[in-house]
Amino acid sequence: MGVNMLTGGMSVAHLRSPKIRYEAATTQIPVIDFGLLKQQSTVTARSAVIEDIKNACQKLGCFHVVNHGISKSVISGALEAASSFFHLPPEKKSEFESFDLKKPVRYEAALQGNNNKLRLLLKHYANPLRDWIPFWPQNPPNYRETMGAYSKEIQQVAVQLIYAILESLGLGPNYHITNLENGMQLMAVNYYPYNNTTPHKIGLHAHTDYGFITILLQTCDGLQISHNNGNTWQPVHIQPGALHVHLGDHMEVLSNGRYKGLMHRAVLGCEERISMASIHGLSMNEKVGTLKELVDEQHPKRYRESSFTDFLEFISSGNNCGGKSFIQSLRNV
Ligand SMILES: O=C(O)CCC(=O)C(=O)O
Ligand SMILES: [Fe+2]
Repeated sequence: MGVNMLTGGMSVAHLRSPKIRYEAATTQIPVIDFGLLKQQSTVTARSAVIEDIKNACQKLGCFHVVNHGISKSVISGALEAASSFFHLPPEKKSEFESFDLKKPVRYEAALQGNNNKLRLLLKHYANPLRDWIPFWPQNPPNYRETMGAYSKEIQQVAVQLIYAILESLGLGPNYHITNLENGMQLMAVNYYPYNNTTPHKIGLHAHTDYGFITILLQTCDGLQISHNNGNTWQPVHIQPGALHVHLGDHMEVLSNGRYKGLMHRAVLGCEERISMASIHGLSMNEKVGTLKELVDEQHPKRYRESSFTDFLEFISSGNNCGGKSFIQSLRNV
């Protein structure tokens, strides 16, 4: 318990709440050693990790990544900047408030009853960084620098993980997706208040993420996952030093349904919590369809192609085909 490997025992006294800390926890989520995916890894070690990724993606749709190479100071810097932003007075945050989902930066406060906070959200694009960073908040003054450093490193980890996941689908180590490196990175920076009254009070409702994968960093427990369309939920305990990775809708499309997007939600807990979900896909207007290598007579194509713009239009139109989610609207062409 207490300050942990990720924050490297850094002093947390200067941080405003939420307390930036990680709890030791038991978890059944498979742990992937990112270092073993690197070039210098032996073929046997790499194949074993790819096999672990395959099992994790098939059975759970998620895994934890350790040895990812992102320094403790980069991680704690981003979390501190997020925390400082959410603790600004409301009038400083409201300049980013918008219902236009296409805005490069968007702030949203989900409130309930008597102005009770359920979730504060700051959403912005991050890759390529030079295109988006000029739109980001300048308050706190180090927001752009620290969040930029974190986003850049996460983007690199994400690309390597996406290729490892494709390899786990049998596509071979040299498989290439055009423009993946320049693809979309959407950072959802979330703040959930302390709640000790209602157990499992929902901060963020059940959903799947849009992209190929999401890399999630969280300051304390609160993430829950479901493998039966929300009938039952399983908590994901944070693990010191690890990043949580789950699959999104477009990985389901790409893989022709061999892997599924993971349904998840966030509940309020016994302390204030920050989570940063980095969602990775192709760029705004680029269509994602099923890979031709994964279609044959036994596995006919099961999904319509779509882009991030299509997704935004789907959720903003409110015309969601009789209660279908985005991925359901793409299934069974
Ligand atoms: O806060 C969390 O743990 C989940 C966040 C999330 O799912 C999202 O931002 O898409
Ligand atoms: Fe999500």
